[in-house]
Amino acid sequence: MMIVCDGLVKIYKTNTVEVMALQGLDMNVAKGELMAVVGNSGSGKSTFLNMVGGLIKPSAGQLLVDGKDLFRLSEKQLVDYKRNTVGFVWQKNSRNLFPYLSAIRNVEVPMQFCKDNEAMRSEAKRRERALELLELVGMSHRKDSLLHQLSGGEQQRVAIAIALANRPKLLLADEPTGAVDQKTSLMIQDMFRVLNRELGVTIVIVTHDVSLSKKVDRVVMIRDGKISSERVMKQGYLERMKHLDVSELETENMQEEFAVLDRAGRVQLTKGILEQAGIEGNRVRIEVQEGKIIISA
Ligand SMILES: Nc1ncnc2c1ncn2[C@@H]1O[C@H](COP(=O)(O)OP(=O)(O)OP(=O)(O)O)[C@@H](O)[C@H]1O
Repeated sequence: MMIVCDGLVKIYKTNTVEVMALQGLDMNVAKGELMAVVGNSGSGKSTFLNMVGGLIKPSAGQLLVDGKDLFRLSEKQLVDYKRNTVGFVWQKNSRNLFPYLSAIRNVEVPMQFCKDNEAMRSEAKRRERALELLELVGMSHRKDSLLHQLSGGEQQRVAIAIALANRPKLLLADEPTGAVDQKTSLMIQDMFRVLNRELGVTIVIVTHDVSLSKKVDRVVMIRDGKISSERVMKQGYLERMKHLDVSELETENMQEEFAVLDRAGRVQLTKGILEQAGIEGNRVRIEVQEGKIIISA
């Protein structure tokens, strides 16, 4: 497993209020997975992503990333983790970009901090790798443009190359298509799939973009700081997507929806499902019949 979350709780305290952003989140992400996390505003998605990125600490629970217990690392190990194990892409990428350096220089800069990577000590090697990455995100033709001369969508593609500079095992993206137009969004969506396939990097994307969430292997829905349901790409499509461009596929009905059973045996029944079943009030009858659990009013 790349990520194992066990009962993650996050409470933010301010002078006046306490907010419980994560309420015992359990979640696993397999190595090499391409997945998305969706949910209403305020459901805890960014909190989860920032925690996996080592940027904030949980109030309780355990988080293993690539076998490391993240919050038992020393400060030095944590800095090392942030530099070498994870790459981050934000909606507004000004956090990782230098506006007055060229695109290629922007990609080379983080490589200078890459741990024990002999190859990256040489300037020529760094340049070669930076160019490869810019090619991968379709930006090599603008390698010498200063960052501030590029459009928002182009900057976002360079930001993805930067996030990959240190060959992270895990790429985290928070609303990567939130600030770009639809055409660029589609391009970025396909790019994630290519990066996942070609580099084998595990990718976790927090998004509101419905079209993006349809193109990943699995979508996890967070509600009130916990996972409520998941949609998983149907096996047949997974196979086909290995060989085809996603844009050639009909994206409706590619995924199946599942409710998620937590460790205590709880599932969440959404309002819509309860209404469809004509269930009102808070008492339901539960029976097991021929291997099925039947919940009725
Ligand atoms: N630094 C903070 N201090 C206090 N409360 C916070 C802080 N960061 C987040 N919160 C609260 O925690 C809850 C979860 O926030 P979070 O940003 O994780 O949600 P989100 O699902 O990413 O939302 P959005 O989709 O709007 O970005 C919200 O109620 C938010 O107000």
